[in-house]
Amino acid sequence: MKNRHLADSFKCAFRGIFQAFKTERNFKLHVLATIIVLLLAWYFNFTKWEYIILVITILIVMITELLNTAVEYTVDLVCGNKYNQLGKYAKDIAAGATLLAAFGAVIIGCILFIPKI
Ligand SMILES: Nc1ncnc2c1ncn2[C@@H]1O[C@H](COP(=O)(O)OP(=O)(O)OP(=O)(O)O)[C@@H](O)[C@H]1O
Repeated sequence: MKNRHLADSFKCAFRGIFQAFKTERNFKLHVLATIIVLLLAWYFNFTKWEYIILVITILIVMITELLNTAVEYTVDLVCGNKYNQLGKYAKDIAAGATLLAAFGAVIIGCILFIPKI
């Protein structure tokens, strides 16, 4: 089941992102928020460094959401519908990571956008 070519690895990775987009409401919201925020950044004439901070922040949120989704799938794969204390910890901790990333993004968004308004 190992990918032999780099192109296959890329295909799997893009399929993973698409799968998360299809199934995860939060991921769809992040994509929508990303489009709105980038349009606003363009409207406010962001500098190169402001764009860099914005893009890194957006990527951190997206990456944590993807990892959270991967943890959820893995826990569901292992536990099925059965309650499992370790499964609960794993899902709650992964959700905590996405929450922290989202909080950080809101704070950075305020720092970047409020002076422009
Ligand atoms: N197998 C399990 N055993 C114990 N607790 C679980 C289990 N599956 C889920 N939970 C608990 O239910 C919560 C919600 O799990 P669920 O898989 O529905 O995530 P979710 O609400 O879909 O997350 P998201 O909104 O990020 O997609 C978890 O954070 C965890 O506390």
